[in-house]
Amino acid sequence: MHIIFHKYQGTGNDFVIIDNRNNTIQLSTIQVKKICDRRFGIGADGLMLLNSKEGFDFEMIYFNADGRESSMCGNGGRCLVKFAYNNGIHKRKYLFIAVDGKHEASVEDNGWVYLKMKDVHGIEKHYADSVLDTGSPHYIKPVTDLTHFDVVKSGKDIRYSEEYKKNGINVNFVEQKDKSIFVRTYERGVEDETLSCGTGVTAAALVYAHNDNGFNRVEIKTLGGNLAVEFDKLNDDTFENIWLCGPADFVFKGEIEI
Ligand SMILES: N[C@@H](CCC[C@H](N)C(=O)O)C(=O)O
Repeated sequence: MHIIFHKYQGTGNDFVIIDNRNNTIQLSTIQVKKICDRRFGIGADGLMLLNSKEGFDFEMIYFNADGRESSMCGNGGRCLVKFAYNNGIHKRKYLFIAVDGKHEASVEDNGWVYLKMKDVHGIEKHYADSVLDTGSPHYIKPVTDLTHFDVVKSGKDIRYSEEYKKNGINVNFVEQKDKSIFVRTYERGVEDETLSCGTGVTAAALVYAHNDNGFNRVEIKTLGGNLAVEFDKLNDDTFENIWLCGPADFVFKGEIEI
């Protein structure tokens, strides 16, 4: 079967997108894994189908590079909105449905995509570390000298620890720099470090939310570029109106035989 695909990236987190508005394409785990393979396929951290859905602009179906359908992908959601904007669903504001529920989104004049994330009720503390769900599960660990930190080794140690090895977890290492944070992420389902993770930087921003003076925006640096997270902090572990903001860009399109 020949499939037309588009490749997008959001701060270096890269995705294959397939327009499935007629809801006819179904992919197996093996097919998705091969498409995402950087030697035998197109190469990507994940793959998304854009499906039609009554009452919404579209439905987002997300697969990790290991071929398995997974939980929410923040950068993927932003890329899918930009794909919709560029490919016939041209709007300023969107409402779409994903595995974790409804999402609002908008495309700004500077090309950035703002994506509303699900509310967060609860941050679990593990000494200095934190665990929370922003659509996907995230472990947040503060470190120093993140530039030279072994993200893959330490990320694997946590992701494959007794507590998390069955369901997996994404592991984010965070260094605070004044009012901004630098985040590097080991991603479940890619089983490697990615250049950026949207639900991961959202989780890190909420943990670092120092909004005692009404401050409600955290600037984030990743290896793939800059993002921002805006939110309303109701108390130490309850956040609403969470928006993940950043660039999302078309890279190339083509055809693949699967
Ligand atoms: N890159 C994503 C997260 C994708 C899902 C994750 N790998 C998981 O399985 O939990 C993002 O930008 O949020």
